[in-house]
Amino acid sequence: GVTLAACGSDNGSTGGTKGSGELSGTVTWWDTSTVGSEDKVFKKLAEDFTKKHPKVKVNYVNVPFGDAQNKFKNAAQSGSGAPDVIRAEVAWTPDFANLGYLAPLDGTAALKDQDDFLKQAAASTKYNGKTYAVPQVIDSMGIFYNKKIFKEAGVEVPKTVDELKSVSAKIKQKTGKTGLYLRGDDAYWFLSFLYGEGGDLVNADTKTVTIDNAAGVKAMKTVQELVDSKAAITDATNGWDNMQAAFKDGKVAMMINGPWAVADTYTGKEFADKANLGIAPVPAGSAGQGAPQGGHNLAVYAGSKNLDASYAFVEYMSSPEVQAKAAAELSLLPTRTSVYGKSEVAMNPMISFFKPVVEKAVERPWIPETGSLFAPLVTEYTKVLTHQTTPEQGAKTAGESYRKLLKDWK
Ligand SMILES: C[C@H]1O[C@H](O[C@H]2[C@H](O)[C@@H](O)[C@@H](O[C@H]3[C@H](O)[C@@H](O)[C@@H](O[C@H]4[C@H](O)[C@@H](O)[C@@H](O)O[C@@H]4CO)O[C@@H]3CO)O[C@@H]2CO)[C@H](O)[C@H](O)[C@@H]1N[C@H]1C[C@@H](CO)[C@H](O)[C@@H](O)[C@@H]1O
Repeated sequence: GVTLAACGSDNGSTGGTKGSGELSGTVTWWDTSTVGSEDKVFKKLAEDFTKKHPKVKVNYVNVPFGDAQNKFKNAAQSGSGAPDVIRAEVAWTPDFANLGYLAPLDGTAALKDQDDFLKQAAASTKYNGKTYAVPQVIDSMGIFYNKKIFKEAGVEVPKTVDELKSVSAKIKQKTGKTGLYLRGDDAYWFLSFLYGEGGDLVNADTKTVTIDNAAGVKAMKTVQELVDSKAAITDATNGWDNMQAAFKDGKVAMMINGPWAVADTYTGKEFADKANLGIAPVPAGSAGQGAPQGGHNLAVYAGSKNLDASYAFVEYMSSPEVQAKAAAELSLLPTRTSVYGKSEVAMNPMISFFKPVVEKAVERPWIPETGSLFAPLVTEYTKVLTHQTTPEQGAKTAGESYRKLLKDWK
């Protein structure tokens, strides 16, 4: 048969389906996963697609998480250089969909067994009544702790912020080590303390900015006090590397983190014996307990010249078999309910801990602006932690930024 739609395109991906329905051409995939721990697993899984579709070449490209969102928007806007498939973080998905940069997947081969997806994971792939992505991984946050240090200090895992302070004081006294590394250059690490005070960034139902209400101010005070009381250490920059190094080297007894940190954490000398890594719910504040929902979806670029192969690739990469491999090798959480039942997944302690955590993770509004709430917040969060501003002023300034971004919100 003849090759349909074999026209060349801006990123060299050509192809379509021959009369026989056999897929062909290339699929360029921009993956944002962490280099050195996740990327090699995802690259292998992606390239194995060719075993099922010999005439399709997968062009795996790793793009750093911090660059990929704007890089994709620039490429899609200019119509040059965009990939066929992108790993779109949960907040990027409504942003890209709203801009028209994603192919709607309803009725395509990309969507298989949609009922098998966790509802929280599926929620971030829907926009204006259409499906613009397939959920790849879902995540939330917990306390990672070093069991050896806890034993040496004779302490239990803290359930509240107050216990976090007393446990940290005891660890310092008994072992000389600091209790918690609190990441200070990424506002995602502020959310569980905000939820603990009964606060949130915004209330999308009532279109109200809430970061600057009493709960928001209280949460800013809480994190500032964790550092002032020496229960926690933090950094204004390079937080990911400093957090991982401090925890992996046993300089701190705890960090708050998510499943994406597990593979890298296991490379630390303290966790050569994986059993030394403990995991527990984030501490409760004065008004409650909650951890944020994060994760990543797989989306198809609306301008792809190889939509059929891209749909098939997205379906394959989010299939139960592939999700089970990513879970077993990287402790990442499947977005398909059926995968949690597989033995190699169910026996992973990280997965069995995080599953109930993601099921009750605090959902975020999947509006185009939801991702834009972090940049203005992190500026104030970092300044509060380093006493460059007060909790009151930090919360107020963040609120003002939000009201500029969300025009008609209260
Ligand atoms: C500021 C950013 O605010 C938001 O991001 C939130 C995010 O919405 C939250 O959900 C949370 O994300 C979790 C995530 O869920 C969790 O899975 C994990 O991800 C792992 C992967 O698991 C791991 O595989 C690997 O990839 O590595 C990933 C990262 O570790 O951890 C994430 C938290 O880190 O927190 C994010 C905030 O960080 C915006 O969305 C933008 O990202 C924005 N950045 C833009 C800024 C533009 C210029 O201003 C610049 O030009 C633009 O290019 C930048 O994009």
